[in-house]
Amino acid sequence: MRPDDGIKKGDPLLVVDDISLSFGGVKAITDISFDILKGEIRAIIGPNGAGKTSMLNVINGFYHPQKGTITFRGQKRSRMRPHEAANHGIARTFQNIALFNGMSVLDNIMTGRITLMKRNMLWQALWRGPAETEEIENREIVERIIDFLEIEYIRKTPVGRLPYGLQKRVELGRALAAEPSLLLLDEPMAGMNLEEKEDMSRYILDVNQQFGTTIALIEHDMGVVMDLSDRVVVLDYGQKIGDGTPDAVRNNQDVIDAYLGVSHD
Ligand SMILES: Nc1ncnc2c1ncn2[C@@H]1O[C@H](COP(=O)(O)OP(=O)(O)OP(=O)(O)O)[C@@H](O)[C@H]1O
Repeated sequence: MRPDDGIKKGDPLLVVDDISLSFGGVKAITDISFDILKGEIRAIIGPNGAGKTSMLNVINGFYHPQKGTITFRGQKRSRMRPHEAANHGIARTFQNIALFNGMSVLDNIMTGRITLMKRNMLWQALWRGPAETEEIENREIVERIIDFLEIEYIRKTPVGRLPYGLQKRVELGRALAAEPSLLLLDEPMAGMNLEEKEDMSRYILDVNQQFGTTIALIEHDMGVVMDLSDRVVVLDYGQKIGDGTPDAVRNNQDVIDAYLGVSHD
């Protein structure tokens, strides 16, 4: 289990402060600030190319912003490496599924435990006892996740043989195996049919409510966003144009204009 960070429910878990990110001449993110409170579901929305995935990549250390800071669990940084973000309790899923197709569901979810494993390969080779105990503990946690996601019947199936909706669920399972303090979901419902979307929404809500996991998600389906999220931040052309409850954002004229494609000049 992760050590308690002493942050109370409703206090900021992550603070993004004045972040800017460019790729050559392309400004992906400009002067963006927002926070994510412990225990909430926070959506990041915006039209295509608005900078949403870039923002997630900054939060988990894939991209290093030219300006600004990120404070996570009270520690302020201008940049972080992906393995540091993972070690500090940030897990994520990807827009395009990134699982090991030839490996079983169980083994894929086990890979989510890697950052939490105390005994490394050398230790395992030298001294099997403690490593075996750890393996059993990891296995128990993974089995609980498999139960929670109701995927017992496919636990031995290679992931590549599963339909898309189930692969997305396995990817969620792998992220949960890291026992994250902050779970980042990049378009968790993309490409799903209505029933799969309803299932995934229920799992996301259950993760949040049963495990108390703080969640930030990018999602294009507005119905899903408005139903699931406590607060929404809206990006457009790399800038923040809205931030608030689903109702506040829905009635924000800048947001309405951005989605209708109203010109900025
Ligand atoms: N690695 C990269 N190299 C160059 N430009 C990039 C890179 N990643 C993103 N961009 C550019 O940054 C801008 C923001 O892209 P980003 O993918 O973050 O948007 P998005 O809101 O996630 O879009 P979508 O909803 O289509 O996934 C775009 O103009 C994009 O072309």
